[in-house]
Amino acid sequence: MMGGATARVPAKINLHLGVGPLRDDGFHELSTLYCALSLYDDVTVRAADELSVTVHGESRRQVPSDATNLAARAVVALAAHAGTDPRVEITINKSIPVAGGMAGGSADAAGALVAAARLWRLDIERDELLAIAADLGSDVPFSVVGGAALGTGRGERLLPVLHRGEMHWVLAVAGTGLSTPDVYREIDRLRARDDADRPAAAGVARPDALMQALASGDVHAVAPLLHNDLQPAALSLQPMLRRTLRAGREAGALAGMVSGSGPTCAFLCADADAAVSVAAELSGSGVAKAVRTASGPVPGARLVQNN
Ligand SMILES: C[C@](O)(CO)[C@H](O)COP(=O)(O)OP(=O)(O)OC[C@H]1O[C@@H](n2ccc(N)nc2=O)[C@H](O)[C@@H]1O
Ligand SMILES: Nc1ncnc2c1ncn2[C@@H]1O[C@H](COP(=O)(O)OP(=O)(O)OP(=O)(O)O)[C@@H](O)[C@H]1O
Repeated sequence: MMGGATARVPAKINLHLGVGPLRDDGFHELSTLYCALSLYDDVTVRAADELSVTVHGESRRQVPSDATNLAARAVVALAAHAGTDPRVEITINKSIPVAGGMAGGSADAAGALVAAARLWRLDIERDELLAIAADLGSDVPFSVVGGAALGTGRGERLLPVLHRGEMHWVLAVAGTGLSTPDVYREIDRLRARDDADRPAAAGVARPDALMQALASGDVHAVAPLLHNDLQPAALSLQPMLRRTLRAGREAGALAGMVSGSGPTCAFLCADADAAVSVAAELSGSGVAKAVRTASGPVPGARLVQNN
């Protein structure tokens, strides 16, 4: 087998997702606090005679294996930037839920960038890589960087955020995914309908209290400050998620919310033992297709094998 490079890339949740007004370019202005979680996709690239994508994992059938796969698009974009031959065989071992609001496609794009840069021995600045990442999708730069970060603009402009300790999460994965553009369209519809809604500009305020709570490492201070402006839109499109959120809280989570554009629900727990018990109870309650535990913040895309 020819030499290759593998990058391991985490899923993300948004501890805070403030959605501002719709911009002229079709994106919403955001103020978001990203957190990378210990649920990973592995992306391997190897030199080959043609560009190909193979996906492994339970959800493989929901992921395109042609040139529209975000990992393939990432490799093509990086090769164009570097003046390199883009023909590689891409293998994705997928654990991040597809269309789950956890940046699964973005993780694969980030992994492909990092692995291909290594395979081709590119001497590329971090900022150049992040600019290519931002062109691929708003969440892709964070998938490269990981940890905890404040995202502004359409989510692609990042500042690292101080954090202490480890948070323990339970993730309830839904049977049917949600399309990110549909969820943004739904929040616009709900806001246009609801005169009482707060001004959209409030969505881009910086989540200072949450950032302080993260820096203190006090999970009980973090829990009441979790917030997602897209949650009402996700609940409107998938009303059953209300039951999932209720079940997680009743099972003993400190707080629960829809992750990003959903429909995965994320529950913050007091510690690792509490997470195991919340996960066990949620699994038995039948509200989710699958239940996972994960911790974070964890690092972003990183090479795990290079031969
Ligand atoms: C919901 C989040 O996951 C939260 O981090 C992201 O905002 C979505 O990021 P993403 O999946 O990387 O999204 P992109 O691929 O950049 O955009 C997909 C679509 O989502 C909508 N979109 C995305 C980001 C943003 N700030 N405003 C938007 O309105 C737009 O309709 C866009 O066409
Ligand atoms: N490598 C990939 N992995 C998963 N989905 C991909 C990939 N490439 C393209 N897609 C397409 O993108 C769609 C969105 O999938 P993805 O898992 O990225 O959603 P998501 O996690 O909700 O995104 P986000 O949280 O960034 O909004 C899928 O329905 C799929 O058709």
